[in-house]
Amino acid sequence: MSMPINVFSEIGPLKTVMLHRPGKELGNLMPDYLKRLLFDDIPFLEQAQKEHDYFADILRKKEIEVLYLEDLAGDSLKNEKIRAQFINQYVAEACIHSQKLKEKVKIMLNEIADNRELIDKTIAGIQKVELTGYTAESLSDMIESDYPFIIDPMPNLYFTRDNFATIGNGISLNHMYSATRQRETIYGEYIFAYHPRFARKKVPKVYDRNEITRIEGGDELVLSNKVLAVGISQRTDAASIEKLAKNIFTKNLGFNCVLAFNIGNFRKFMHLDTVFTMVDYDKFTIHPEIEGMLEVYSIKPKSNGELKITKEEDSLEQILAKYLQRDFVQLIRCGDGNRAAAAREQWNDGSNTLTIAPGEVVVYDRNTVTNEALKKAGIKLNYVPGGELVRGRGGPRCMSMPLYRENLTE
Ligand SMILES: NC(=[NH2+])NCCC[C@H](N)C(=O)O
Repeated sequence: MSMPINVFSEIGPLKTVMLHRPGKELGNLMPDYLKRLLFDDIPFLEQAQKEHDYFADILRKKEIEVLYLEDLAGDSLKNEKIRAQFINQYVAEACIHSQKLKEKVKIMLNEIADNRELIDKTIAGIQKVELTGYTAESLSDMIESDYPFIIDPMPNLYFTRDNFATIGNGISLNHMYSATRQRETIYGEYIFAYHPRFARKKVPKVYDRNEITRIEGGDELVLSNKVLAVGISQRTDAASIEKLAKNIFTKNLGFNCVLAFNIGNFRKFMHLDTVFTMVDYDKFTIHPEIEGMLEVYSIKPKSNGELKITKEEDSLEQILAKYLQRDFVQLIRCGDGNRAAAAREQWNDGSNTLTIAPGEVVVYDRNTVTNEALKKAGIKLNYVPGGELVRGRGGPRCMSMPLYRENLTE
């Protein structure tokens, strides 16, 4: 492997993937703050971990190397200087009001000698009761005296798909829609800057977390080695897609077209991958509810460095067939097209498949109607139990970040 990142499709045989095993951060979810933390319910942590381990085992049995974000991040803090810099930056971004409190938190984190444990703690968050002698000293802390946390947990981190995305040999280090998820992007920053596997390998960066407009990995799909699809959604702005496209074209990653899919601004389909994924050379999942309203724009480079943007007028099948140079493509409908089944199963990530090789995917077992439709279309399924993991509103694609896929030959 000369380049540590190689993702030129959504379907090429998966070789290396990054996950995050849900941990104590889920134990810090409280009913009053679910919305702020982008959760709908409180998962049973031990059960969620079992389901997640099952997911990782399916991948390992397929000889896919499974790396954990928490290990990569821990191994990135290779010396005292980087570790101190990480703690300072983490605390600076943690929305702590008073300087005194920031200093106390830094002392607490510094006392954690093991880097992996330190990373776990930064993900779990810090309750006020954990800090000995905590007293509210700033006006903001006094006003928020009922709020139990000094630092919020990061319960969405097991959706490793979102905080950065791999595109070709590069990465898009994202600027997230919500304050709660923006903090997650610090791990990607340290991993790509300092982890021995990536540092000095010059991984091109096509988006940066310090940008002001937002983009999330659930919206970034690599359809082929020439074409990307990016959702304009609740999470991703049109302006970010223009910036991403310019960077991708000028950094010569090999892509010559970005298809922007406008899916509207809805919580239930927050990212493009909640309604549309690629499962084979010519097969895609789709949630029927967005089909009518979906608009697709193609973005291509002009010779003067500007972008040529065109609204595509054909049907989705025709657009995909044209850009992927296929005679015909098949859309496999969530809920097999039944309105009630589609809505229920999309909510439980029925369209959110992780493709591990052309025509072979990982799905939640619970979405029985959609899974039958996939089978009928000739797709091979590997099932993950999704009773608890699904409560965070994400499926197998959201829970995985491919780092290396074999290139396709067809
Ligand atoms: N790629 C995805 N669809 N990720 C799903 C993320 C779900 C997470 N609770 C959020 O709202 O951000």
